[in-house]
Amino acid sequence: MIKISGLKKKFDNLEVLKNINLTIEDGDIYGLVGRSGAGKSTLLRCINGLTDYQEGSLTVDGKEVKNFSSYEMREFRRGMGMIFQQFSLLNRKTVYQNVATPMQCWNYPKDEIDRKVKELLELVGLSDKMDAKPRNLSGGQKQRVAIARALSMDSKVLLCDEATSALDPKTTLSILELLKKINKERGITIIIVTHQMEVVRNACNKISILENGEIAAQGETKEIFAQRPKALQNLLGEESTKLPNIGRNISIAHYVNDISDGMLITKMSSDLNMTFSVVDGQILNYSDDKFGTVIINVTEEQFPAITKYLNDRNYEWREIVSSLEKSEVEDNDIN
Ligand SMILES: Nc1ncnc2c1ncn2[C@@H]1O[C@H](COP(=O)(O)OP(=O)(O)OP(=O)(O)O)[C@@H](O)[C@H]1O
Repeated sequence: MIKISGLKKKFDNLEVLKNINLTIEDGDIYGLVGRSGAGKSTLLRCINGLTDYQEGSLTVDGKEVKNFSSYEMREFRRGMGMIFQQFSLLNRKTVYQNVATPMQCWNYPKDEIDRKVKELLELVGLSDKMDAKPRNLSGGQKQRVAIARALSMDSKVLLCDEATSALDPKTTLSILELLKKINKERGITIIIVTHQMEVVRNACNKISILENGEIAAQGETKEIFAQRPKALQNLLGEESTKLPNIGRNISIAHYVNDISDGMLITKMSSDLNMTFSVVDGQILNYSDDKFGTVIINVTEEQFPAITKYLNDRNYEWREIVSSLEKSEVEDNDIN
């Protein structure tokens, strides 16, 4: 388990991480998301001991990382694999040699190296590319080699820094499938730093959204997408101006496996004997589920009965205020 409390990190006078609190359980696929410069990579580098922090605590399995001796730090880093956007492969070496290199550095016996390289290349689906050089591989294949190499030290944690940012959407999905398989079959905890929201939805069970070095939202991925806090809207670039600015707009989230948008709306309309308009709806895929959000526009009079109906049935809902109304409210406040 990785537990971070009250962590602060400065570069000279620039505070880039401010009071970070988060817990990553063993077996999580944890997403650290945010815009460029939010502090994601710096937080990742604190987690693997590559950079220090001035205040707060960061423990891995109960041990404070900044108190490690140099020997402990070496052993600790050995247990953390890392992959990057630019793959960082050795171009003059073959795929086999790239995966073997960390084990050679740690003086593993030759037969063990051979067994592990072959096993890992099988895991990432590249047994037939053993003798190829990186320049002859696609981006997705290069990242597969990097993953095999990162796991060669029997890592318990795999850190991924924008690992799919240079890949096309289809290849990104195949890499995410591989990461999910590794997580499930080998019980490896995975931490994914990304600005790609589809990566988070597809792979991560939990996320923290960083804004200017602070955690602006945090929790189970599905809950965050259901509740759509401001930090998520900022990342998605959601516009609420398209919504009607008469009546009230309610966003309802639900599992598509339980009930479809149409069923939910028809049933609510007939149970309450009310009609209202559907102004938006979308279905998003999560790792194992389909999750829908539908936005309805209701009158002021309908609002209490509808929200009671949703509360009684434990539906996740929230009111969306259009930005036009918001600016009017702000103007009124000033006047
Ligand atoms: N070595 C450094 N020295 C000084 N400032 C740094 C250093 N590394 C990062 N920063 C600053 O810290 C802030 C956070 O950077 P960081 O790379 O962690 O953000 P990020 O969210 O990972 O962004 P990106 O997605 O663009 O990599 C930025 O303002 C950056 O300029």
